[in-house]
Amino acid sequence: MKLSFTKMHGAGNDFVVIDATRAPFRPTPALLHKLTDRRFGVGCDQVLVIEAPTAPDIDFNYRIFNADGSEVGQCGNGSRALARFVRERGLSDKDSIRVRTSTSTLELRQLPDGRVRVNMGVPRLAPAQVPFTGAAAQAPLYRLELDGQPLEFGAVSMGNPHAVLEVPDVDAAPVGELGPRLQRHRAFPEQVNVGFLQIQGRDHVRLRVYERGAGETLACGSGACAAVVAGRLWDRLGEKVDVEVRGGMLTIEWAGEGQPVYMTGPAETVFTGELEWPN
Ligand SMILES: N[C@@H](CCC[C@H](N)C(=O)O)C(=O)O
Repeated sequence: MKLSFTKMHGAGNDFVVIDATRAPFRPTPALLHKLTDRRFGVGCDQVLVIEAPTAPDIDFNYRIFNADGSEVGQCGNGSRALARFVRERGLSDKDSIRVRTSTSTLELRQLPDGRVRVNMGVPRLAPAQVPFTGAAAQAPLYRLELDGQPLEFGAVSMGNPHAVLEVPDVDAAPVGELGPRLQRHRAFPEQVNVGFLQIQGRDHVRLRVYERGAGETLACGSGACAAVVAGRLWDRLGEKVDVEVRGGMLTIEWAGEGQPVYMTGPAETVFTGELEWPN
């Protein structure tokens, strides 16, 4: 059997997108591995699956699988890719669509310049919602010890968990060393995406993210939203912030607590292909 797929990216965070609106997609661990593996398969950070809607108020269901096969509830860059995919495939001719993941409802709007603006929903800030169980939590800057080293960070859920650490220089940040250790700290029962944030001004930051289930990616959309939310709660950022990531630029807007976060950025198709499966 041949499985059709589309390779896409959003600011360098790359995806294999599967259209399951007409035929079901059965994501076995072996198939997901074949789609994500960069040497023996297609290769991507996340597999995105678009399905027919299961509720009248949405246009599509949106499922997300990390490179390690874990299914998660949010992928911001992926949602922009999805908006583009839906348009290119003629699955919808609306300028704005609503999609539902296992944790969030997102509104995706095509802009005339080709970028996509996403209403990412209201960030969840209570430690239990992240979830983060650090007992001595003191919002909006939390503390814990990692192997005797004190760490301070923000903790935000954008429909998936994020910890945000401020660093003086993202290029020198210990992303590959500290990222996986904090990610698996017992205070994060669902593990956590770890963002390293360099604040350059109230409207410009640089960011690297060590993602759950994928390692460091060239961009993390939900991570960019979480970083701006944390920076604003620390009173260090304005309402509209350009977030420079290794694969490009995202613009994040947040008016403050109780308000949704908006993310604007690029999405591109790289190629389409067919995979013989099982092979
Ligand atoms: N790349 C994503 C986030 C993908 C999911 C994440 N790794 C998780 O496990 O929560 C984005 O652009 O938001």
